[in-house]
Amino acid sequence: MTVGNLVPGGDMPRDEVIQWADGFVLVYSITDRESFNFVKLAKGYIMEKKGGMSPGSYPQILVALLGNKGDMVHLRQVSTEEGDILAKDGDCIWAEVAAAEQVAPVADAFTELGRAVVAARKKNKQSLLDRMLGGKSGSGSGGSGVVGGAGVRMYSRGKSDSALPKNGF
Ligand SMILES: Nc1nc2c(ncn2[C@@H]2O[C@H](COP(=O)(O)OP(=O)(O)OP(=O)(O)O)[C@@H](O)[C@H]2O)c(=O)[nH]1
Repeated sequence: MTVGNLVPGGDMPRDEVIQWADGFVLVYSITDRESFNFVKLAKGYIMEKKGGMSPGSYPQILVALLGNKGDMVHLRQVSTEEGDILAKDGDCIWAEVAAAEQVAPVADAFTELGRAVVAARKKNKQSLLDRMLGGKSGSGSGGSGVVGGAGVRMYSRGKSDSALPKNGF
């Protein structure tokens, strides 16, 4: 898996980066609205660019949104709902984490992103096979089969795995 990384407050990624990356991990701080605004812009930018680069296959890029500093709730500037809504709008993996306190939920998000990339690749390969065989390859599973791990939510076509805990840390 190739993961592109963005620094909040920095420039948007170059086209080459968007082209080679299979997925992006976008991290904002729940205590810093500016970082959330940047991530929002970056997500839109990446998805738009990626859509333009792969006509007919939008959204090809997979994004994990992480709201960091989840331990600093007293300084919260970005609500869980806002993160949740942003994630739903684009089938993103989403979790609030506290990297300084617990690494496991961060690792879970990377794992989920990796799984989603593998599932998307499989699906793309299968749909190519289906097209070549005129839809007779016998797959037709439909879903990606990706299930969110503890504290990580994975959205697929607007549906949420809402059975998962609201905050996983
Ligand atoms: N309380 C808390 N502090 C954190 C957490 N994650 C990172 N930090 C702290 O936030 C500060 C910035 O962390 P960096 O790893 O430098 O992250 P960065 O993206 O370069 O952040 P900036 O320097 O603010 O742009 C450091 O003092 C970290 O210890 C967290 O989950 N909780």
